[in-house]
Amino acid sequence: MNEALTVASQTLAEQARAALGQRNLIFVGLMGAGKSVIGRLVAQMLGVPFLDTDGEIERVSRMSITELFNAYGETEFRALETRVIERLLKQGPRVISTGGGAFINESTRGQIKTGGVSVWLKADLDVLWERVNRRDHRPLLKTANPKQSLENLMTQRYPIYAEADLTVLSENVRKEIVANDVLKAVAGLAKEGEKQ
Ligand SMILES: Nc1ncnc2c1ncn2[C@@H]1O[C@H](COP(=O)(O)OP(=O)(O)OP(=O)(O)O)[C@@H](O)[C@H]1O
Ligand SMILES: O=C(O)C1=C[C@@H](O)[C@@H](O)[C@H](O)C1
Ligand SMILES: [Mg+2]
Repeated sequence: MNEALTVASQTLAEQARAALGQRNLIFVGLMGAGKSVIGRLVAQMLGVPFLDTDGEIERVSRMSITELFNAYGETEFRALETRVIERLLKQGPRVISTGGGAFINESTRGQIKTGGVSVWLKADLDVLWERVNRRDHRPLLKTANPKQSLENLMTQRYPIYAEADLTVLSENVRKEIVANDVLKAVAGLAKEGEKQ
């Protein structure tokens, strides 16, 4: 990060931290949107603990997401995801990055809505594809035409992600820029509150 951006984002981080209070900040969005990398960066900037639900699921089950899908199927994975997220949300403030399907599950979405401030990292198909295409560990993309599968998920899921409290574009720019945009959106919550 260059120095000017660092100085500017320090003040911004303080504003965002104050706006968040004791609430959690929960990242939602499609695979490759940057929930894990941007979430970790934002947590560092805010000075609050970071947790990634996929990572936490893998830790408690001692299995990879792929192994879980293969052994128990998506339904069992979702049930585990709901339980893990419910537990992680109990103690704020934290930054929590969720798996791509978490907010789509009605019960998990309800927990997230009451458990803190949700932020949708929104990206277009080409950006997502360029990012997820580098690795092949995502079970829902192990199909004959993974780019088409990703596009289908966008069509199904974008109206639901849009229910998040905040939306931040995750474009092909440096991670620090996206993280800074998240801080701006969170800091803006306090200003919204002042207007009412
Ligand atoms: N702004 C960015 N610039 C460059 N690379 C990025 C950016 N955002 C994310 N990436 C890269 O894209 C890939 C996917 O990001 P990440 O794992 O954070 O996505 P995710 O939303 O957590 O996906 P999943 O739902 O599968 O967990 C990573 O390799 C990450 O480094
Ligand atoms: O979009 C999804 O449904 C998923 C995204 C990943 O983060 C993992 O949680 C899993 O691969 C499912
Ligand atoms: Mg992730």
